[in-house]
Amino acid sequence: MITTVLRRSCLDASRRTLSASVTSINAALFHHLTPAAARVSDVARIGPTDVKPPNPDPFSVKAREFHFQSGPSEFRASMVSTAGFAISERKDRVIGDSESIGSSSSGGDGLAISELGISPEIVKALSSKGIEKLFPIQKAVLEPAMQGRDMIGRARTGTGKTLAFGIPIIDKIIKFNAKHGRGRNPLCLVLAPTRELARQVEKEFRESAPSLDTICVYGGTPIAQQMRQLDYGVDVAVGTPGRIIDLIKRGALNLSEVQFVVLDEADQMLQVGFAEDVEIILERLPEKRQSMMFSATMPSWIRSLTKKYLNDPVTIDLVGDSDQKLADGIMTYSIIADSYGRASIIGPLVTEHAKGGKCIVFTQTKRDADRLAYGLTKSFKCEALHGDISQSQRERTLAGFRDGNFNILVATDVAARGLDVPNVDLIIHYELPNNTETFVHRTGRTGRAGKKGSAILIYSQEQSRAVKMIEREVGSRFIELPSIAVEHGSGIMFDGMGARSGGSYGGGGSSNRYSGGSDRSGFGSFGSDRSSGYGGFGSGGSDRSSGGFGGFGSDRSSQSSGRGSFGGRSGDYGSSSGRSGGSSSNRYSGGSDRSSSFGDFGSGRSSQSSGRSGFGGFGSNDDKKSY
Ligand SMILES: Nc1ncnc2c1ncn2[C@@H]1O[C@H](COP(=O)(O)OP(=O)(O)OP(=O)(O)O)[C@@H](O)[C@H]1O
Repeated sequence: MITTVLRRSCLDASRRTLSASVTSINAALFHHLTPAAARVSDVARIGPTDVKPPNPDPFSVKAREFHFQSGPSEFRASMVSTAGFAISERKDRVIGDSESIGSSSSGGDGLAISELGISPEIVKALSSKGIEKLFPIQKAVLEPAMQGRDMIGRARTGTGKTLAFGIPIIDKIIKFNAKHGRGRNPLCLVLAPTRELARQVEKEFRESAPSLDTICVYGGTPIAQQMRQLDYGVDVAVGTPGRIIDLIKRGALNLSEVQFVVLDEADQMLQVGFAEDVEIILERLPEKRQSMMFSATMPSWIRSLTKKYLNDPVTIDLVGDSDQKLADGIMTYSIIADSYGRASIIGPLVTEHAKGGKCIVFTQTKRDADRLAYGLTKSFKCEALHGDISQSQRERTLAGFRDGNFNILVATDVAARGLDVPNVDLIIHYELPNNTETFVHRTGRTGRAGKKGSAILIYSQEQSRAVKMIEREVGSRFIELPSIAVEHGSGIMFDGMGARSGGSYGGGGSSNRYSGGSDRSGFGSFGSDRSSGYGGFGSGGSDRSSGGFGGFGSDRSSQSSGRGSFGGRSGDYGSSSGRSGGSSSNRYSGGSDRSSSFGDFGSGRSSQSSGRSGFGGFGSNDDKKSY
């Protein structure tokens, strides 16, 4: 309480410090404007709704003008002309330029972090990890984030989204703490859809700002220790929604001072059934806060969430309607294999294409992951990762993979999102994923931070049309690999696998984006596969999968017909795809009156979510929906 009072009494000083930071960042950003970017600003200035900026600083003026032009918060193609400088710069470089990130990290035209006026602690910590220049999404996010804008961010996999929101937040917290001392309750809350992703985000925060106290909370681990750590005091809390709610209910986590909330992989929250939990948490937060949402796609739930919980958000979209949805530097291949021979070609593919490097093979089901891993261990060092494996073992497995103790990870989609394992050379899609987003995220485990990588999609004859659709939707042409002859009987080591892949894709009725036409009959089990792939999150997931695969093959299609719930979800995705066409080019939209920026920081911290009784009837199982 005393801390809170002290913090409040010092708000004005805090605003002054933070405003100074913005000015220096604006200066740094505009110093790096390309001619194209400058043109964008000029266009913005002569726009029809020209508003005089309040700040005489020439650097800030441009930025402010830009924001004042921006208009409403939705994605709108009409906002192209007012897209931000970093965005147009990125677009120019993205098309056909596989060096767009690599060059900026290695002394190209990225923005030098040491020139930004951010805390020396962060500069030093990042530098020790070899991070000296901002990646494009980081550059695009920095200024509006430092101004306190709510935002929606979108960029390709492995392009540095975590630090894009991380740097501004930790810089603000470090400066705030320096002025006002450390508080007990977190100032920042980051929600992630999976435990692994939560751990990774927390690690990135911790390593980038060693002086801050961070905590990562998720189910499947003892809660008492997390409660003790919260009691000691933390600056940043990262976690999965289920455990966060549990901690709030136990009175261990107090969100009343949260100034920054981030939803990482926001669209995935919906897919794994966290929608309700997320809203419950957002309702509990102080009204005066900065909210950021990073999402690869924008299903309708995200859009309504945005309307409800974000204040006049700016949208930063570095993917847009660009045809190419994969990160630069990723080569995509396809190979045809019949259901029986599928498991047997993994070895040759790994040998030929991973060349001793790291490889992740994605399967649809936990059972396939186990069996394939078991079969492969006869020739390779290999382990499985899925939701039925205990949390501690999952962590050991991931650590072992990162450390190079083994080179092949066979995983369900529990590993598809956000995981940042450096130097994964090859991704193999053992079966077609459920939708394009999953393909993009799985594939995005390679080719990260400007590196090169390959992805191989295995498909069966009757899935050819679906492959074409993925090709179209991700804007990447698959190079067809020569089929690999499988000797009769060679599949024995993968006993029980195969004979089903033809049914592993599509189906599920109208929810299947890849369904349609005569191919649909071949895609029988879309719905059920998906849930089993995620089996580890929540009781629903595991139940489904455990009951599901006895028949392994044709049974799976019948199972999908019972999955009414996925139809609804994928309806959201249907609309997202419609949305992305209209939204994409608008990379930097949003209103403006909040550009005065830091005033909100710290203010009104006690004026939070009063009256939200909230949790009374809410489920008690924190593990309910986590992977
Ligand atoms: N400016 C930078 N310079 C060099 N490396 C960076 C920079 N920013 C981030 N990285 C590194 O790039 C990798 C990918 O970053 P990150 O995991 O944040 O990507 P992402 O966009 O969130 O990916 P995904 O969409 O898969 O979640 C990480 O290893 C990170 O440390």
